[in-house]
Amino acid sequence: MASVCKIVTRQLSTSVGRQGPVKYLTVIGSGLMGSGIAQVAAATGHNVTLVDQTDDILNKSMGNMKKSLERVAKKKYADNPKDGEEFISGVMGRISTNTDSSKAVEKADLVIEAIVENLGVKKQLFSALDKAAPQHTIFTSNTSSIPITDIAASTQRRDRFGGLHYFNPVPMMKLLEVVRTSETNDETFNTLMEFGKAMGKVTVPCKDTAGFIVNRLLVPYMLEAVRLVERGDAAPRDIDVAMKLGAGYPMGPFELSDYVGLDTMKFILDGWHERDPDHPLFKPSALLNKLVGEGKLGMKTGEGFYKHKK
Ligand SMILES: C[C@H](O)CC(=O)SCCNC(=O)CCNC(=O)[C@H](O)C(C)(C)COP(=O)(O)OP(=O)(O)OC[C@H]1O[C@@H](n2cnc3c(N)ncnc32)[C@H](O)[C@@H]1OP(=O)(O)O
Ligand SMILES: NC(=O)c1ccc[n+]([C@@H]2O[C@H](COP(=O)([O-])OP(=O)(O)OC[C@H]3O[C@@H](n4cnc5c(N)ncnc54)[C@H](O)[C@@H]3O)[C@@H](O)[C@H]2O)c1
Repeated sequence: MASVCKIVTRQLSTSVGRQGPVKYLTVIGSGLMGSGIAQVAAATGHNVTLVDQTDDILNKSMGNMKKSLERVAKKKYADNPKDGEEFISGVMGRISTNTDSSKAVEKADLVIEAIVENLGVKKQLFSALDKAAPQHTIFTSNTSSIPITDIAASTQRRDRFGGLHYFNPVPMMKLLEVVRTSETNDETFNTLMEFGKAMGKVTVPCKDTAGFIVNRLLVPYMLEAVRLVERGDAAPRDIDVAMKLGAGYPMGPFELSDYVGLDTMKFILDGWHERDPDHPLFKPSALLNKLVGEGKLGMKTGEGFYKHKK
């Protein structure tokens, strides 16, 4: 335990200039996850191009990253706010934006995709990127639940394709799951492990199985909490208190669901149910479907299981 903590502390202190073999990174999707990934990659010395569908979305993401960096700088440079300001402008200066994903990968060593959790949309994107990116470019997806093999099938570079699964909020969560398919070659896998470490993350290798490690355990647990409520056995607030105080979790399952996004939860569950319809843990949830149908997606829309200040 102590040695893990030491590794984590050392990795979190990663300073600019240790970017390893990945110099130019393109992150596609600038939402909750993409903006966090871009921010941490830039903070560890990588040149990042961040892509989304419109300039409005990208401007909003740049604003969110600045706010997050201000939180980091407030603590890291508590005694020297001027250095904190320089840190923020240095990180923001390493991020450029683009609405044309094909143009944005022309120079990339690595692409991380963090768009909507939908296989068809991801395949369409990667099929176009495959034609635009140089031969050496490694492609990855931050998918929560879709097999990497299925996404990689849309390209001619299945040996240079893997999964990089980050956790929300990316600036705070130390883990990175590095997913290897049966076709990912050694060089790609080693580069991804090295890149994760250069970003200050603790990397764990994962096979391309449903939910990898964390989500295979975490998502069924969160859905079992929803089923407790559906059966009328307990209230969300009581379950959250119980799991925080009784199991030591930093957030209860309903707080975490609102934080992750109920749409993402539903995408994960629906995908697993489609692939394994008889599995009792993957059954659809009427309550989750109702909330998503009403546009109550959690913190991002101001309401999910709870109401939130926007
Ligand atoms: C579904 C997917 O595929 C996989 C997933 O991602 S599953 C989700 C995994 N994530 C989790 O399980 C998160 C569980 N929650 C936690 O670990 C903690 O609640 C938390 C780190 C998010 C927040 O910590 P907490 O103490 O509860 O709240 P809060 O006081 O707001 O934050 C503590 C400090 O964290 C930092 N912080 C939190 N969010 C941050 C962000 N986005 N950027 C920068 N700093 C942040 C800040 O420094 C903050 O201090 P500040 O108040 O001085 O700014
Ligand atoms: N939310 C989480 O906690 C979490 C954690 C780990 C992994 N993930 C995965 O990361 C991915 C993104 O999740 P998120 O929560 O950041 O979603 P989000 O809805 O916050 O962001 C997705 C972004 O992608 C953009 N986008 C959609 N299609 C696009 C396209 N074709 N080209 C460019 N941009 C496009 C959208 O405009 C949006 O800004 C999903 O695959 C999700 O499963 C989510």
